Amino acid sequence: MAKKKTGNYSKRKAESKQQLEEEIASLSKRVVEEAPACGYAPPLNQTMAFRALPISEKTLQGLEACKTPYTTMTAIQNACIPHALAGRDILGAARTGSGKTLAFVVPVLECLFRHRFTPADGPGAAILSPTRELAVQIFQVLKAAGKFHTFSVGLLIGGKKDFHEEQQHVATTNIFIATPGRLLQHLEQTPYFEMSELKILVLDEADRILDMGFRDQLVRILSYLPDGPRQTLLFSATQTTDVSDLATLSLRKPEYLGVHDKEKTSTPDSLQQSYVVVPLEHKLNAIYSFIKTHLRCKTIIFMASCAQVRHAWELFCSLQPGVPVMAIHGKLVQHKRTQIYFDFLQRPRAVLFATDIAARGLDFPNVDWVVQADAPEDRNMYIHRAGRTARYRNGGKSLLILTPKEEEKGFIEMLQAKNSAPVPIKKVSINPTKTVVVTQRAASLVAANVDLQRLAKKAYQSYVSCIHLMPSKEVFSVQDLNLDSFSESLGLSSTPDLKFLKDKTQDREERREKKNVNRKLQRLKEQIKAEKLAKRLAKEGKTAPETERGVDSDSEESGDELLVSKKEQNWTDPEKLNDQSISVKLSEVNQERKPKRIRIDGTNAPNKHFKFNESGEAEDIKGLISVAPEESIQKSKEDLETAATEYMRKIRERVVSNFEKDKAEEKERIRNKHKKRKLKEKAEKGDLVAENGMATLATLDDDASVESDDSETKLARAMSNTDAQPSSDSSDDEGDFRAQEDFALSIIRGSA
Ligand SMILES: Nc1ncnc2c1ncn2[C@@H]1O[C@H](COP(=O)(O)OP(=O)(O)OP(=O)(O)O)[C@@H](O)[C@H]1O
Repeated sequence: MAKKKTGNYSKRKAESKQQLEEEIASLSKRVVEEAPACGYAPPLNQTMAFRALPISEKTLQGLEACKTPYTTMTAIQNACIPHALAGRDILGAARTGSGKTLAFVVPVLECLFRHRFTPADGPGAAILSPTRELAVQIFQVLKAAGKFHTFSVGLLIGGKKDFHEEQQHVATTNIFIATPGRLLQHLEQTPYFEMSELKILVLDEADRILDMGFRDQLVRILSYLPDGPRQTLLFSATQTTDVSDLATLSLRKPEYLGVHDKEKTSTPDSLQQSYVVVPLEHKLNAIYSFIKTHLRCKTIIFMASCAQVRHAWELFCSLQPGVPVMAIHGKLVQHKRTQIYFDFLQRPRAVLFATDIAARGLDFPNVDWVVQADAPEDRNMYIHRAGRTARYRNGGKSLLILTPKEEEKGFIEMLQAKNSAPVPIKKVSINPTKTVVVTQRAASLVAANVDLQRLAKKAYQSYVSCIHLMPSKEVFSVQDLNLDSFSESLGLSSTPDLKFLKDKTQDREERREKKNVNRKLQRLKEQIKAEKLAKRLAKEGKTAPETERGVDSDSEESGDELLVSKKEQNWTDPEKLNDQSISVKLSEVNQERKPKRIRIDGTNAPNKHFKFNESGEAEDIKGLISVAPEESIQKSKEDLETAATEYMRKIRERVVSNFEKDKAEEKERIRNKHKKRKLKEKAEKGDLVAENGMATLATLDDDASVESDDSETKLARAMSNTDAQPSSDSSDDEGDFRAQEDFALSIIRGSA
């Protein structure tokens, strides 16, 4: 009986093997026969089914079993997949949200399928992403589309957690989705891990991976890849065609497929774009007014730095606008970042404050609005940020907030690149009747909360620093900023110091350079520390520990009435602005929930309003106003203005009187922080001495740009049954520094 069972099993296995071989043979033949001529690009409006392609049944079933079944190809998929199946190198460019992910996921699956890869064959494909969140997203698409294949897939996205565990599995992983730093770390540190059989390399957001932040890491990764034929696919909405970039990758006669190059615009047709001009000191008012008038929307608000996002989130949570407010930036601990990413993904309406870690590639469904509260550094960043809405066939709106100087100095002209299609953006104005001024409330909150005060100060400093470091000197200049009013608008009682501005000898480039080198020195230190720790733990047979780093309901306003083309908010006339703020407080804006009243003493305790008559009896102010003559209304308005001035005076007094106390608290906080750090270092030093100063090479975190962070990593094995962890990152590198780094490491290892 058992013999019969074994016999049946062997028979079935032989049959399925034969079927597989037949399918591969037939597909290989079709791929050659149906390959488009080199240089061929199909018409943009041609619709083709995935079933018409020479691809495996397993991939087709996977595509059809996705949450939204994929049956018909998008333009970029139709253009790229046939060339990619034929083994050609590709430079794919298409507008944001046009389906570039599947345009490389399908060829990756098919390439490994036709090469008969199994986990025993090790790495066959690597997909590089500049951010951790994007890597997670690609991983999910690959997991869904490759559901019926049996390849093993690994998500390598940086951080120290699980590195040791990952090391056990990388050699039997077929497809990596990785951030460059983490992949490099494995290539350099994991024994017996090599990629000599790699068949296909993909760079998503290729222009980002090829820029200075990642280039050095990429070059080092490439040195581990086979010299022989390797297929390379590059994708981005803002594709590079720079010859030196392509030379870095040694592309073989790449097919350039820019499917939207001949279109009238560089951005999706369904994306409505506008910009408003708002003085820097009124930006928070404009953002708050926007949120209040779009309570039923899902909105992403981009800001220039982590500190600004942290400050805005903290402040807006306290202001309770009536919609869930979230924030994502590189300084968040990884599990929090993961949680926020998935939370925002699922919410039908919410506001997400974000840095540029969320600007590229992320496919949050149903985002109605993207607000660029701080101007992006360049055209490409503008396109990627705005592209978080209006994805695939959906509509979406984007609003850019510019300061008067940024507009005057030609930011909008900068968006229109010479050799690319225009970015259609129209100017709108803020409707004065829909504006809510929150400056005083912000000041009150900052005065009452020392943490918020610290955040406001950091937000101020980091914003000015970002402007100082902007690549376009023609448009951005710190000299154009009214620093005192900006600081005041953040609720700060005095304008914080900006050391870098005083140092006139250092120009912007030097500072940028210095910032990078310092960051690298920091990284080197961390690397050495982690190297030692990992070695010690390896000795003890342990894995490295995770790095420790750390609605109120409201009615909705009438949507886009805030943004108008005629009525203009007069931000520059303080008198008018005060009038407006008062009129708003008197409920001209039709909100069910009135703005919170704040008492003259700066507290939020509920008010009771009485007016005393001549005989000294208290009367209800509401009743009084309803019967009072015109002069009396005028008088109460004047009273309100006097009250507002008085209020500001009290706030100022309170801040001054609390100054010493806050200063002492802050000192104590910093002292404790240093104490903790020293204790920790001491403890570590003790450990390291105990192991005779031996060191192990440690984490090279992916880090590009302003962001820095730590995070956990998950290695997901086999297409099913894996949990994904997002995150992001970035870095910058120079040859000199690399030499110093190598030298330092060689000293530690005793090889110098
Ligand atoms: N063939 C298809 N049929 C239907 N929907 C598709 C198809 N291909 C992709 N999509 C959907 O289009 C959306 C955008 O896809 P994707 O994230 O790949 O865009 P992208 O071009 O990579 O965008 P970005 O430039 O922002 O990275 C996704 O929600 C995806 O599910």
